[in-house]
Amino acid sequence: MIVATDNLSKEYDGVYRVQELDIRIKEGDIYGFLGPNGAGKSTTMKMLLGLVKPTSGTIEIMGKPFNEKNRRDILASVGSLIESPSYYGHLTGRENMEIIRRLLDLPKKNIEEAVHIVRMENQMEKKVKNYSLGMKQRLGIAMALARFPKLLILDEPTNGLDPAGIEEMRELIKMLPKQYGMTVMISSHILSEIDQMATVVGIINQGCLIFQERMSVLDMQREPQIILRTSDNNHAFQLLKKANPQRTTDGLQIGALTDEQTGAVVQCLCSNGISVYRVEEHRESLEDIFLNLTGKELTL
Ligand SMILES: Nc1ncnc2c1ncn2[C@@H]1O[C@H](COP(=O)(O)OP(=O)(O)OP(=O)(O)O)[C@@H](O)[C@H]1O
Repeated sequence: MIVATDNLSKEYDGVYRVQELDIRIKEGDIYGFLGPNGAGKSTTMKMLLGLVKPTSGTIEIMGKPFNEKNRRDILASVGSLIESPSYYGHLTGRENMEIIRRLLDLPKKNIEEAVHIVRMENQMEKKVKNYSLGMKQRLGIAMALARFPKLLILDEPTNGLDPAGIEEMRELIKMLPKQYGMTVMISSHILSEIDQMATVVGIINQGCLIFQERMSVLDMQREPQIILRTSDNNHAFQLLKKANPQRTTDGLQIGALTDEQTGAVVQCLCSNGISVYRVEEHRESLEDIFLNLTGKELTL
């Protein structure tokens, strides 16, 4: 395990804002940490980084207890972006990166590569105060990447980005485990964002981890459904009865079919004089699954 917490809790002013979390993150995972505003995501991440002291519970990072003795050692292999990136606005991107390089005593090539990963090569001579929000976020990630950490902790890195920026960030994060062997923990309050990049999802609500599951397990529970729209849905329904179809507002839904089975269905309908207008595949969203598993609507 890269991260394992047991009963991790934090109390502020007599109220438990984080309660008994048992987080499990394996090497190479992208752990999507989901929860509404105020759920306790930042507090949890800060505890993992030693910025907030837990009230109770334990943290193990890379197999070592995260205590006073191991803290420095562990943090040398951890990169993070918590809340807004800290940079000097009156300096250029390059100058900011140089400060990080000297602070951490890193080779120049680390900085070049980190800047390359976030695709900021052409922005490095600009003053950071003139950066767009997306550029600032990317610079923040480059700073977190500079030492090529084993574990990268990102608190809502897509906050304030436009859809194109979010997509870019997603692609960037997805390649980090593959290309650099990193493990990533990323928080968000947007389910669909996490759905498309995480290998594990943890959902925190009012300080409690109400759900933690691998995407591969969830994917097995969301086999794609085939949706058909035809010139005669009633007749099609009768013909396909064996496949146990369900009616939708303007068509039919059949369970998971192989390519061959889908071909056979279309052929059967055509040979009975029915035109097939649409054959679509529908996969349940993370929201649907969550609803099915817990019977609760997930409102983040
Ligand atoms: N230093 C503090 N003192 C008192 N209460 C705090 C402190 N830090 C956080 N809290 C409270 O703990 C709760 C969890 O906050 P936290 O910032 O961890 O949530 P979050 O899930 O990261 O939300 P957001 O997405 O809004 O940042 C909130 O109710 C917050 O007001």
